[in-house]
Amino acid sequence: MASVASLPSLFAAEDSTLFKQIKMKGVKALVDSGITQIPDFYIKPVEDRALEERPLVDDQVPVIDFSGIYDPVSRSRVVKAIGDACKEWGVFQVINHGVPKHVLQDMIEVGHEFFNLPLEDKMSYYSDDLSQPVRFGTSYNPAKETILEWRDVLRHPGSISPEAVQLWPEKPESYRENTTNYLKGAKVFAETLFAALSESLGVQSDYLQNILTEMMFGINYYPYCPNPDLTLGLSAHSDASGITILLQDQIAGLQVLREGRWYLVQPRSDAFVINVGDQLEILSNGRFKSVEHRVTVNKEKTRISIGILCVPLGDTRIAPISGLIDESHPPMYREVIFKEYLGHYFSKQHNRKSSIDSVRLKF
Ligand SMILES: O=C(O)CCC(=O)C(=O)O
Ligand SMILES: [Fe+2]
Repeated sequence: MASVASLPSLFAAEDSTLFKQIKMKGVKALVDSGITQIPDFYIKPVEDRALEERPLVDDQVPVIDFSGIYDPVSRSRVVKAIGDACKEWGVFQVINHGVPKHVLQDMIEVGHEFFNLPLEDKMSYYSDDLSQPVRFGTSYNPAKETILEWRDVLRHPGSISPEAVQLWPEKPESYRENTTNYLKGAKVFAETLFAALSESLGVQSDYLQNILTEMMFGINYYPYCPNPDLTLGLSAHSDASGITILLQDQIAGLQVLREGRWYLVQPRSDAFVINVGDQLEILSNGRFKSVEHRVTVNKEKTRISIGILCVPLGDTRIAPISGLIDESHPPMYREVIFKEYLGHYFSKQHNRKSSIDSVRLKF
């Protein structure tokens, strides 16, 4: 097993609370301290590692060209492709989404700059309380984990109102400007996507837009790792959101589960990755499936991804849409208030689809 005996000063040997230290300072600080082996508390059980079943290298996750969405003739074809992908995969990539490439690149760049700030700057946003709206943290839910995830994270609300923006990090200098530009573009795209998803479900086109009114923004930072096969950036989970809009950089790492097999989501600098989250699985009465996914890490390269969780307000009641229930399609999930769902989701470590399983009706 790996040992931490030779860690230099940031995590001094006499510090018997290394685990506690890393749970605050994060995995980048650990890597920057010069480790050559990962500590034991990053080593995943063999059955959870990505080593055993290498994902297919071929890109088989659907890639959907969004440009046809504005053309009345091709719109129905794009809507159908989106609906099919949500049913069969719970994930797809979107190209020609309308957000300029330089806006995406600037977002990734400023994400790197944020995590490269001195630790003190990042620590001013530190919290281990997942419900804190603005938060620098590490792993997924360190207060509940015995084995950590190889990731640091910055989270904050995705609203670009002046009151919200002033809660965001002030450093690096271009953080607020780049993130505002990114979120502005992503919001226009999200509204068009929600309309397409609503149409695909056969409900009025503003149906999902009226439910998924909030955006939670996050930057995931996965430093290079001396023993990538022993750990994971994120363990298998589905997202608690309605929809997640993800931008990944050029480093492969995101894998999705479909019919018992893991597939790589091939990095494409021009694409958004769209995940169906648990709330959309419930609303669609199981017609759309939230996708189980995980992230692997890399020996040489640091990976970054930008996530927007499109979510309801906390008090929103989420239940299968009544138009999707009939004699042959009985409700598959009980009604749940979104903040209670999140309470369950945040009360544990990542555990596959256990939160949605807790609201599934048994027959
Ligand atoms: O980094 C990725 O590609 C995925 C991130 C993710 O799954 C999450 O933030 O929930
Ligand atoms: Fe996720």
